[in-house]
Amino acid sequence: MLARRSAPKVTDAAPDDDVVVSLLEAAGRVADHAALRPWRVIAIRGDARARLGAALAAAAGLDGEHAARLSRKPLRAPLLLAIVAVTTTHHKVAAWEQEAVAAGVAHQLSLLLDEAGWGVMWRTGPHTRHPLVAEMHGLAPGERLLGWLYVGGLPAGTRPERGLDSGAAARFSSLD
Ligand SMILES: Cc1cc2nc3c(=O)[nH]c(=O)nc-3n(C[C@H](O)[C@H](O)[C@H](O)COP(=O)(O)O)c2cc1C
Repeated sequence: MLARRSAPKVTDAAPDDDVVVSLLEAAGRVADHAALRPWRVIAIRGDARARLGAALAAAAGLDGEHAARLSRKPLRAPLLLAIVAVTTTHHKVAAWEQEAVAAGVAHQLSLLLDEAGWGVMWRTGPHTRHPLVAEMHGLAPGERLLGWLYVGGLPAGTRPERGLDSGAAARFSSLD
């Protein structure tokens, strides 16, 4: 965990769906109030990345070169894993608790992919929750995107040690 780094640039290599599902099986073991399993993951590869790019550009209301630039963003990695919080109304478990579970799964998955040697970077953007973007993913009511893990191969020689520490001591206090 101390060595984890995000990888802004990745190669065209990518884990297949079986690998992703096996890592997700472990990532999905997060603490989960009432065991709602309030998450799902959608793999976006190939032309689906271009459809996501078009949805982002339409959501932004852009056209011309600006639209083209935004719509190329999902092409930065061969595999995007869309993280979906699947929230339901529950008498004990508020929606924010359910989103916390989905975010936990995404963080664990990102760590596992990193440990397995893949390059990963969690990305969002101002249009992540736009209806056109939801429609492109086929989301149902109550399903909300938490962004995408951009996944690919690590370019040779890019395994730097983590630069900044997380400042844990300054973020820790105790009450007696
Ligand atoms: C929910 C979430 C959304 C993020 N969205 C973006 C993003 O859209 N663009 C970006 O450059 N970094 C984004 N980041 C941050 C990167 O994933 C990464 O953590 C950051 O660049 C720091 O690098 P490090 O993880 O190696 O410390 C996001 C992180 C999280 C948890």
